[in-house]
Amino acid sequence: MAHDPKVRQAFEAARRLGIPDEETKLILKKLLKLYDKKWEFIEENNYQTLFDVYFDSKNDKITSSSGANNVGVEDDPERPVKRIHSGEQSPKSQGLGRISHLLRNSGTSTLEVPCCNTGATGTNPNNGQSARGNSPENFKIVIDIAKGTENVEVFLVSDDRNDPLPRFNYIPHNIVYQNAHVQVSLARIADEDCCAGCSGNCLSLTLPCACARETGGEFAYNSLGQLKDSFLDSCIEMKVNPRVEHHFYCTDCPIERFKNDVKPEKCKGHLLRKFIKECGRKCGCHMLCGNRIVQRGITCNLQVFLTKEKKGWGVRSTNALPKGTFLCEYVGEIVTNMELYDRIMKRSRNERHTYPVMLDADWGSEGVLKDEDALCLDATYHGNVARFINHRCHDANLIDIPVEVETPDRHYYRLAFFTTRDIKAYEELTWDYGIDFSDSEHPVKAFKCCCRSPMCRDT
Ligand SMILES: C[S@@+](CC[C@H](N)C(=O)[O-])C[C@H]1O[C@@H](n2cnc3c(N)ncnc32)[C@H](O)[C@@H]1O
Repeated sequence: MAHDPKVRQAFEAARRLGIPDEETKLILKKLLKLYDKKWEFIEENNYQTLFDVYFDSKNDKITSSSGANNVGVEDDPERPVKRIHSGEQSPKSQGLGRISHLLRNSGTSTLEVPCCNTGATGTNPNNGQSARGNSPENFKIVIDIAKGTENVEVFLVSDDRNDPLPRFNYIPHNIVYQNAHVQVSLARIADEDCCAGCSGNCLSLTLPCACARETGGEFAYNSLGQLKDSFLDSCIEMKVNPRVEHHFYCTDCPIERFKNDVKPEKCKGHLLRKFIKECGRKCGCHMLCGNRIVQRGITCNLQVFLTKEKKGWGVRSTNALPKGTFLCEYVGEIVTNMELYDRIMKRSRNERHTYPVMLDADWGSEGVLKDEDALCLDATYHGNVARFINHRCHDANLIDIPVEVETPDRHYYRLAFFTTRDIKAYEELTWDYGIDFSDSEHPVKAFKCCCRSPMCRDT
């Protein structure tokens, strides 16, 4: 692990964009030489120069057949392209200064590189550090469950127990099942709700851009791509200790309608959520703008492993993660509540399901919500790594936060997981599903909770 915090932070920022450590190392060496070890030039604009060099060299590699002067970047035009927005766009330098030519053939200096686990077998290196719930163990890397669809591999690791992985289809982005009403169109994104006049990195502006207005007038992210403490802490507070004013009540609640269409009961209330609004395709900023984190996808090295408690498979990161780090989205089929209800009725009692997520963070502003607008994400048959994240009551180390990316109608949004505190490598990642274990009428039957939290609600 790199001891110099500047080096470590540069690696972490680059990893969040899917830039491999070995390439960051090469570029950093050359930039440090070029800038006479003046880190301020490298750190400026959230490491923009480092990223420019990387992506310029990628572009050069794609467009030029010679490649003789390349800064050591391997042939892999896929990654930066895949990183972007459902895979449709490739990053382009937008007047941010191409300096990669200055770096070619400049010398090297020594740097320590953070370790990362890429081998086919491994041992938990957290030896003696006691990541809660996980003693050191030997494990074998079996497969990339993401099948190459993510920026990084998501490894399934096995130990000597032979539990089969549930059958499901890995998808990196949400997909409409059938009746869900999700309309992503440019015409629905008002000009005043995007920052067409921006360029480069919106985070370096003195005043927040139009997109930040929706996130309470400031950016949710800091220059390292992590959630700002103030934003994160208020999200945690609203989820963990919700007050009366943190709830809203629909006039005609879709959930109650599903339970009893003829005589629905009064809405039991939904938790108010803070949204993050990220810049989108109508904005003028660069794809590497600091207000585009979730849309760039997973950058942490995640593993799916068999838990020691009776929780089945779980998720962990092979690297330590600072508080506020984006981990992954909850991805699944976008289904209407009606469709979900039908599925639940048809499921066999013994079928282990993932916990469906209700996209109800903005139902209060809609008046009467139409059935096709009351949506859930179901990751049981089609989903991403998040379908393996287990539940923990109250003090989970992840929080789910709604994110608007080109979806101003907030009955559909993306749901992103961020770390609620610093996390050690190989510690199990958990989130609070928000289950009321005493609600025997809930259509999704709760499991016997084995979270071992001192504040476990299933007592
Ligand atoms: C979203 S899935 C998580 C992945 C699951 N462990 C697996 O092996 O596929 C949710 C299911 O995991 C199990 N689970 C999650 N958290 C649990 C907990 N705290 N205690 C017991 N079982 C849990 C339950 O079976 C639950 O229905």
